[in-house]
Amino acid sequence: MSRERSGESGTVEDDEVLDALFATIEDRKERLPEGSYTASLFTHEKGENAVLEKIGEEATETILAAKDDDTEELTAEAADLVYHLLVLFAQNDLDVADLRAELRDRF
Ligand SMILES: N=c1c2ncn([C@@H]3O[C@H](COP(=O)(O)OP(=O)(O)OP(=O)(O)O)[C@@H](O)[C@H]3O)c2ncn1[C@@H]1O[C@H](COP(=O)(O)O)[C@@H](O)[C@H]1O
Repeated sequence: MSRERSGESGTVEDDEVLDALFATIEDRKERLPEGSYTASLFTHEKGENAVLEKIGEEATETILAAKDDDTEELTAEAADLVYHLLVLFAQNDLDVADLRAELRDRF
């Protein structure tokens, strides 16, 4: 069942949120607006290493939350991890559709 929620970027169904988030990431990549955290990952002096480091951090924080049996924190850290993975996809000219296709092929 899909639920509709309002976030900072508008209202979106739960099952559409990955695509909406990825479209936002692509928009930040193209426009590089000032004040955008996503844009800062595309222009970082460390290059791709900036997002790779964040993925490492968020993966560690996800593991620690699981070890603590803290399901709320686990959900939040997993969301941070997925967001940074999607930024990495955009940096490598991949699309969220590529991830869907890979998962579907294994199903
Ligand atoms: N989903 C996310 C998202 N998840 C995590 N983050 C950012 O990722 C960072 C995570 O870092 P940490 O948890 O280490 O927190 P921190 O202490 O701020 O870390 P540092 O950045 O200081 O190292 C934070 O700055 C979060 O704000 C995100 N930033 C943006 N998005 C989405 O991207 C959209 C566009 O955001 P902007 O690019 O900022 O316009 C937003 O509307 C959201 O939908």
